[in-house]
Amino acid sequence: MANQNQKRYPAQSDFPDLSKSNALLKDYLTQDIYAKLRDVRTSSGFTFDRAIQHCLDRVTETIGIVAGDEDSYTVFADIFGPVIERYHKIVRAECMNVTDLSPEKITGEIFDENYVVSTRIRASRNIRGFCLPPFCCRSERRAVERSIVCALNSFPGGEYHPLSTMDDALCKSLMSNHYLFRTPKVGFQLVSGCARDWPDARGIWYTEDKTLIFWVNEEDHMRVISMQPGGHVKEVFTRFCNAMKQVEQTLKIQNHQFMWRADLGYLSTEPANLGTGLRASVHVKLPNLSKHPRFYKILSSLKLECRGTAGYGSAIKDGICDISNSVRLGVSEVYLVQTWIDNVNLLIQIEMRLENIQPIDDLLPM
Ligand SMILES: Nc1ncnc2c1ncn2[C@@H]1O[C@H](COP(=O)(O)OP(=O)(O)OP(=O)(O)O)[C@@H](O)[C@H]1O
Repeated sequence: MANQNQKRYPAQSDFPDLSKSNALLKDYLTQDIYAKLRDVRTSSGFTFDRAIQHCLDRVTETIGIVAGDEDSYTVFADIFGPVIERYHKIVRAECMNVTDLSPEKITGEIFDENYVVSTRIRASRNIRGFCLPPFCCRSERRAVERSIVCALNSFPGGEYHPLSTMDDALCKSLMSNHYLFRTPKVGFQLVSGCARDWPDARGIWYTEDKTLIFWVNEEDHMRVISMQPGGHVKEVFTRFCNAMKQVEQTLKIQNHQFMWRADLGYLSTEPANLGTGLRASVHVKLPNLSKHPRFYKILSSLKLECRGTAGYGSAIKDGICDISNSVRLGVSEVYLVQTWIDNVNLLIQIEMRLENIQPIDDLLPM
């Protein structure tokens, strides 16, 4: 077995082949940086090669690097720093991460339900002291599950369902109704290491009406999800804020705290989920706009992203899009959700104009 003191070939000869990748990593990983990072380890032993392995195995990755533990963001900062700035469109030195879970500050109670089919707000959280899913060992993963389930026992009206004992019919129905994450047969979870030992210590907690959901040990230790049919965004955000505050408090009783840093906010496996960790999405009917040649340019200038309604990587079907904020870092939850509400309303306005074959130029952000 190789040990850390073993003499290795110069780092240039091990430089990874990223020629087929379009990931952001490719723009910043130089031979010099690789030489500097190849042989260092985080406090729990995570290496740079592990952090970028999924990018070599899967050419469709957008970012190309994951964290295996909290320390990864410090030890591999030469790469994480520029990649995070570019993805989140921020300057890290100026970045302040302030949590604001005050739903009463939001204006705009409800989206036009002629267009919005359903509304969902989720955020990722990870518990300090444990490795992240790409690198945690089985006992850590089980300890994370126990702590989260214990915290959730204080929530009324819901129940935890471990994946390992869930019957197939329930599992399929939860997935097809968009409540449960997919079984990793291909894709990011598998190649990043998050799916080791699947389905051990993974599960879902949900209320009977499935408007409040917690995912355990998928891509992050925990995902908090508030969702419901229709467009009542204030209800969805209020439920999200209350759940987030309550779970943090109940974990504190067990002496746990979330991984957090002033410059990066809540830490996550993927740099895309840093900051608030929050993705607010609507399934919204945009049959005209989604076919417009300027659609993706409009989204990008509004810092929005579009997915298909079957989740990340799926295609738009029947003109129904999943529209969400693409940036999560350097702004508060209230600011982020308010900006997203305003921008979704703008997209709906543009869609109405296109329906009536009216010009849209005066509505466009650029
Ligand atoms: N507004 C929404 N209404 C109903 N279902 C939704 C909504 N937004 C997302 N979903 C569903 O949630 C599930 C998970 O979606 P998806 O994997 O794209 O995003 P995520 O959970 O935010 O995580 P990640 O960004 O890490 O992929 C999918 O089944 C998707 O259809």
